[in-house]
Amino acid sequence: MMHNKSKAIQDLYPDELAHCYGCGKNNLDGYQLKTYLVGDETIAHFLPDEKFTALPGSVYGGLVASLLDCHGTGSAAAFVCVQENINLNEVETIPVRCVTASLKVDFKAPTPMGVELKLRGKLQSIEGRKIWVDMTLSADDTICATGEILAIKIKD
Ligand SMILES: CCCCCCCCCC(=O)SCCNC(=O)CCNC(=O)[C@H](O)C(C)(C)COP(=O)(O)OP(=O)(O)OC[C@H]1O[C@@H](n2cnc3c(N)ncnc32)[C@H](O)[C@@H]1OP(=O)(O)O
Repeated sequence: MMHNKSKAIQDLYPDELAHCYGCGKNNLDGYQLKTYLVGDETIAHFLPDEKFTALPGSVYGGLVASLLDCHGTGSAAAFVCVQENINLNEVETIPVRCVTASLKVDFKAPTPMGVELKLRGKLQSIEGRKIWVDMTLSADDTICATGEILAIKIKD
């Protein structure tokens, strides 16, 4: 799905920091999740294939958690860029990379297979190198999981 409001955050990570299985553009075997800044929130989409099955017809929770993980670190990087007045459409790379210190996931409803999942992120707060982001993962109009991440901006 295309968004015209920003480049994907993960496509702006420097090459040497872009091998993450969940979101690295340089990991051809990975999920290559793409997080976009749209207004004051972040959006990503992912369509799981059937190898990620938990019970037949539903998606494995570990995948749900890893999507929230990578959307969370990407969202954190985007919100730091906003705070630092970095326009994501005017740069080739961003000088910001965040890693997960803590991730909380609440599974609210079974995540159905065969539906494009939508992830949304909202900034909760930034305090120095610590960024908290609240997230949802939805299928159609149902919130299947919520997440809260504490991401840490890695040192220069
Ligand atoms: C450098 C290579 C980068 C590669 C990028 C690829 C990332 C791909 C995305 C991921 O999937 S990340 C994978 C899962 N995460 C990890 O493997 C991270 C493992 N943990 C660490 O490497 C370090 O603990 C971490 C970088 C997160 C923090 O270490 P630092 O030495 O940079 O910072 P520090 O320990 O001083 O913590 C900074 C602040 O965060 C707080 N903090 C850290 N971990 C916390 C935690 N778990 N819960 C609550 N607070 C936490 C800590 O108390 C402190 O607060 P204050 O500044 O107020 O004192």
